[in-house]
Amino acid sequence: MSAGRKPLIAGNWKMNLNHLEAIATVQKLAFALNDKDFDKVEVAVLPPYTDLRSVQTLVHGDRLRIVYGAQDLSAFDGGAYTGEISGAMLAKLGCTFVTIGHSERRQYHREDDELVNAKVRAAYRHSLTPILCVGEGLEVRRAGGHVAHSLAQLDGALKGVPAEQAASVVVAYEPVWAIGTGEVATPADAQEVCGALRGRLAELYDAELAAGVRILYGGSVKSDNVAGIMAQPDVDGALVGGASLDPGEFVKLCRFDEMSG
Ligand SMILES: O=C(CO)COP(=O)(O)O
Repeated sequence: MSAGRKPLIAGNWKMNLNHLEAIATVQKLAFALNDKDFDKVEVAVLPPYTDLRSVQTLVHGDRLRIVYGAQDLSAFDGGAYTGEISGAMLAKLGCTFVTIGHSERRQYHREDDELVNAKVRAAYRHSLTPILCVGEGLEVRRAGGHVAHSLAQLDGALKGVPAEQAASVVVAYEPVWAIGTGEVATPADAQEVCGALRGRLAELYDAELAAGVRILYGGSVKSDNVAGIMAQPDVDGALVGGASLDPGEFVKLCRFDEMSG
């Protein structure tokens, strides 16, 4: 964490919580994160598409200090692409963020760096902020290729993306072996890759841009391990899966600096 970058805790609900459950969840979050001084952390939820309208109504209607976004978008802007959702549609629903290149998309939907790059460009065409996910699987980690693998995914995703746009990107380092397994990376593991990602951003663009980009860690983050991860100099937040489905637990995560450690 650095003083200049506002921490971001983002809850990736994946394919969980229907729109009624979404309303109940956001209401609980809003109630528990309501105190006036709670603006030191940006809190985001990333629900399924079908929840977005309900979340928008709550957040805008009650001026909640929660932002939201989608878990994916189409690389195309509109037209005959059955089943796809465009960046324009997400922008119209008031989305701030869109997750791109999550390992589950790469793994189950065969998304490669080229498609991830096209989606990053699509997000920027509609003023959405990508939460760009990178991270290695277990075999790559065992072979010691985790840094190179994550940097290559970053390079691929940002190919041809100009500095004015890249300055706002959020990068999420999510080692696949840590996702949904309970096997969280150590704070040192998270720092190693997040630091390297920041270094690569400085090479691709410049040091000032790199110093402003928020880099998150994701993979089995829970309230009892978040503080150590957030204490790392190049980790600016967390992308949270399972623990974001429980409002009580997610609130504790958002209040990570009030936890004992
Ligand atoms: O994939 C993740 C967030 O995008 C992490 O999921 P878990 O927190 O359930 O491990």
